[in-house]
Amino acid sequence: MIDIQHVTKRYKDVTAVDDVNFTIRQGEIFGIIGYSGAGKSTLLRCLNLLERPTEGKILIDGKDLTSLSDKEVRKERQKIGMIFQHFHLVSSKTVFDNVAFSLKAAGKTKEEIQKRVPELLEMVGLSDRSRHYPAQLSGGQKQRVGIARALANDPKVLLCDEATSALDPTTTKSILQLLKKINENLGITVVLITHEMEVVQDVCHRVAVMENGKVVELGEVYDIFAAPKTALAKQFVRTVHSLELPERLLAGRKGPIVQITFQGESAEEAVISETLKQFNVSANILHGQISYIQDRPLGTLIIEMIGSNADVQQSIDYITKRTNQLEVLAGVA
Ligand SMILES: Nc1ncnc2c1ncn2[C@@H]1O[C@H](COP(=O)(O)OP(=O)(O)OP(=O)(O)O)[C@@H](O)[C@H]1O
Repeated sequence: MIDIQHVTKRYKDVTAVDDVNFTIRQGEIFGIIGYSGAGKSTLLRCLNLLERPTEGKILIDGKDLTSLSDKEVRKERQKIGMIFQHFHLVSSKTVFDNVAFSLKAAGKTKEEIQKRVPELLEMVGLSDRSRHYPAQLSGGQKQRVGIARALANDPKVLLCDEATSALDPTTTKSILQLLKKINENLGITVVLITHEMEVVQDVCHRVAVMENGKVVELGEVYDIFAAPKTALAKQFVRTVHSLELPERLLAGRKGPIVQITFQGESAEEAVISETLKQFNVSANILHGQISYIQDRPLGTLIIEMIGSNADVQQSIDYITKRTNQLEVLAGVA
C-alpha cells in the first residue's frame, strides 16, 4: 500500500535516511523504532512528502507522490492524516474549531462540518469537550483532538509521529487502544514511530528497526520479540523483556544457566518437567515470564541445570528440539 522505494534524504552533509526500501501493507499497524537521530521522523515525513526525498520514490496505492507537483501533493495529503508528539493544536480555537479546520481546508460546507465534527469527537470519546479550549484539556485529551482532526477527511493512512511520547503510561495505553480501534473499525493503515518497544509490543503488527538512517531489521512483531537478529533489536526487546540476573547468582551457580524462549503453543506445554523426568538433571528456576503479543503467548524462562555434563547436554539438546530457542547464558561452573 505504501511503497518506500530506495528512499534517501540528505541535509547537506547529514544523511538522515539512507536507501530505505520496504512496503507497508494495507490495514496494518506498522511501527518504526530507533533511538534519537536514527532518521525515524525524517522517514515518516517523507511518506506524505512533508520532506521530499533526495532520492527514491514513495508510492501510495500505486501513485508515485514524488512525481507530483506541490499542489497535487497537498491534495493527496488530505488522504493521509498525521498526529504529532506535541499535538499542534491551535490554542485560540475550541476543540470543535480545531477539528473543523481540516474540513474547511478540504472545502467542506458548513452543514457537512456541523454533522461531521460531532461524529469525530464521539469516535475519540470527547463529545463533552467540544466547546473547550486546548489549555483546558489533559495531554491525552489533546491527542484525541489531534486524532479527530487527522481523521476528519477519511484518510486511508494515519501517520503518528511519537504520538504518545509526551504522555504518562496510563494515558499512552488509552491512546494506543484508540489507535487500535481506529485501525480495526475503519481499516486505516497506521504508521507509527516510537523509541519505546512497549508501544510496538502493544499495537504493531510489523516493525522496522532503524539505525543511522537505515532499516537494520524488519519483520512481524512477534518474530522479532521471539528471535531478534541484530544487536539493536535485541537491545530493544530487552527493554521490555528484561531478565537480568544478579552477578551474585551467576557467580554461585552449580551448572549452566540457560534461557529458553517458548513460542506459540509450546509456551503452555510442560517441556521442562518432561525433560526433568527423562534425564537425571534437576532444574533451578531463576526467572520466568509469559507475554502475549498479538494474543500469542511468548514465554521466557531462565533455569540453572544441575547434573552430570552428559545429562545436562542431553537435556539442553532435548529442550532445543522441543522449543524454538535455547541460549546458554553461563556455562558449566
Ligand atoms: N531539517 C534538518 N536539517 C538538517 N539535519 C536534519 C534535519 N532534520 C533531521 N536532521 C538530521 O537527520 C538525522 C535524523 O533525524 P530524525 O529527526 O529523522 O531522527 P529521529 O530518529 O526521528 O530522532 P528523534 O527521535 O530525536 O526525533 C539527525 O542527525 C538530524 O540531526
